[in-house]
Formats: sequence, structure tokens, C-alpha cells
Amino acid sequence: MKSLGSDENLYYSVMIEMRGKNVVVFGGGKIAYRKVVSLLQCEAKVTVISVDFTYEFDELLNQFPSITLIKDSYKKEYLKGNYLIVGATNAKDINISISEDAKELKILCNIVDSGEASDYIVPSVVRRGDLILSVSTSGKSPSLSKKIKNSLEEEYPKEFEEYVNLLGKIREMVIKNVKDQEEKKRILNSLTDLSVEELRKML
Ligand SMILES: C[C@@]1(CC(=O)O)C2=NC(=C\c3[nH]c(c(CCC(=O)O)c3CC(=O)O)Cc3[nH]c(c(CC(=O)O)c3CCC(=O)O)/C=C3\N/C(=C\2)[C@@H](CCC(=O)O)[C@]3(C)CC(=O)O)/[C@H]1CCC(=O)O
Ligand SMILES: NC(=O)c1ccc[n+]([C@@H]2O[C@H](COP(=O)([O-])OP(=O)(O)OC[C@H]3O[C@@H](n4cnc5c(N)ncnc54)[C@H](O)[C@@H]3O)[C@@H](O)[C@H]2O)c1
Repeated sequence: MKSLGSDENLYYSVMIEMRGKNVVVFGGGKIAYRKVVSLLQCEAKVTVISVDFTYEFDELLNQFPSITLIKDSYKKEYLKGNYLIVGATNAKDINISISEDAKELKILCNIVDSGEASDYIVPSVVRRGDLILSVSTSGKSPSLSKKIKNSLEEEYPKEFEEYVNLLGKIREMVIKNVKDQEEKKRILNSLTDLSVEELRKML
């Protein structure tokens, strides 16, 4: 079997259910904010530790009361009990310590200024309800990821949210009612040739 990767990285793409899981983010700047928002949207339980915070973090407190903000500098003790760690300070040496300490505790970390020190990296994402389009360049060019994301946003407009919902509902009906395996597969594959209007009529 052929190995997948480029020379440096062999990333495995996964989708993680984050609801209720503890995540600690170090840093209170622009990049930390971006990571925190996407984690909160997935209903993770986020604690942010930073020497200082941009004003946007105060606004987050109103919108997501589950967030905890702690004004402090990095300490290893903050890592314990977390499912994921994000090192997003602007201090390279601190980010490296976060990575080393996380490895010792066997907790996956994302270090925003070093793909190498990260166990996982974050892709550029387009969300249309349950349709999730993720783009990564394995760290080679986040700018290209963003550019491709922007073109996917146009190619897959908001209507795809309803489209995927309908496909999901009809798929369940087909799985329940069609027993023949080949016939089931044929029908499920053919559903994606139908328009939203045609799918709506099937319900
Ligand atoms: C996708 C996105 C998700 C997110 O961050 O949420 C993301 N970066 C985004 C944007 C962005 N980041 C940077 C720029 C400036 C232009 C440029 O450098 O190209 C822009 C563009 C902009 O801001 O306009 C600078 C940058 N990024 C990293 C480094 C350090 C390094 O390379 O080592 C530096 C240099 C810092 C310096 O200057 O020294 C590292 C990483 N950034 C990643 C993700 C991971 C790899 C993703 C991949 O494989 O493509 C990885 C490895 C780690 C991680 O963060 O997970 C988000 C898209 C936002 C969107 O979707 O709109
Ligand atoms: N991954 C990405 O997408 C991406 C994009 C651009 C930049 N970066 C990198 O991310 C880093 C952070 O960028 P930013 O714009 O958010 O920086 P920033 O200067 O706005 O914020 C840095 C934050 O780290 C905090 N901090 C510093 N030392 C700390 C410590 N010891 N303990 C706790 N908190 C500490 C500061 O108080 C501040 O809130 C940059 O150094 C840059 O290299 C990453």
C-alpha cells in the first residue's frame, strides 16, 4: 500500500465531536481569538490563559458564558484535564514549552507558530450546516487554504445546508425500507443527482 504523504508530514484528517470537552488556549491575541471562537462554536468548554486579552474576549463572555478567562502567564499545571491544547502566545519559547509539556502529558496540542511542534493543525473550513468542507496545505501555505476556502464558499452556497439535510432524511428512509444491499446502494448513490425540489417531494 502506498504511503500518502509529503516528506515532512503525514496528517490524518479527522472530525472530532467537541461538545463538553475541555480545551485550554494560551494567548489572548488575534490568533487565539480565532481558535477560541471556532472551539466555542463546537460547544467545547474553553479556558483561555493569557497575560492580556484583546477587548473581543470580553464580548465573548456575554455570548458564551461557558468560557473561562484567566489572566496569568503559562504554567504547566494548566494543561492537566484537557482534551486538547492550543499554544497561541506570541512568545516562541513559551509555545515550545507548551508543546513539550503537552507531549509529556500525552495531550494533543496545536502550536500556532509551528506545524512541527503541533500534534494537530487546523484547516480552513466552510460550513453549510452538516456539510463541512475542510482545506489544508499541511502547513505549507495557509494563504492558499484561505483562497481555496473562499472559492468553495461560492461553489457551495447556503442552500447546501437544506440539501444535505434532505439527503440525510431520505437516506434514513431508504436504509430502513430497502433491504436488498445492491438496490440500497444504487438508490443512495442516485439521490445526489436530484435537485432540492425533487428531494423535498420525496418526503
Ligand atoms: C487555516 C487557518 C485556520 C485557523 O488558523 O483557524 C490557519 N491559518 C489561517 C490563516 C493564516 N495563517 C497565517 C496567515 C498569513 C499569511 C501566510 O502565512 O500564509 C494566514 C492568512 C490570513 O490570516 O489571512 C500565518 C501562519 N499560519 C501558521 C504560521 C506558522 C507556521 O507556518 O509555522 C503562520 C506564519 C506566522 C508568521 O508570520 O510567522 C500556521 C498554521 N496556520 C494554520 C491554519 C495551520 C496550517 C493550515 C494549512 O495547512 O493550510 C498551521 C500550521 C497551524 C495552525 O494554526 O493550526 C487560517 C485560515 C483562515 C481562514 O480560513 O480564513
Ligand atoms: N496559526 C496562524 O494562523 C497564525 C497566523 C498569524 C500569526 N501566527 C503566529 O501566532 C502568534 C500569535 O499571534 P497573535 O497575532 O495572536 O499575537 P498577539 O501579540 O496579538 O497575542 C499574543 C498573546 O500572547 C499572550 N502571551 C504572551 N506571553 C504569554 C505567556 N507567557 N503566557 C500566556 N500568554 C502569553 C499575550 O498576552 C497576548 O495576548 C504570532 O507570534 C504568530 O507567529 C499564527
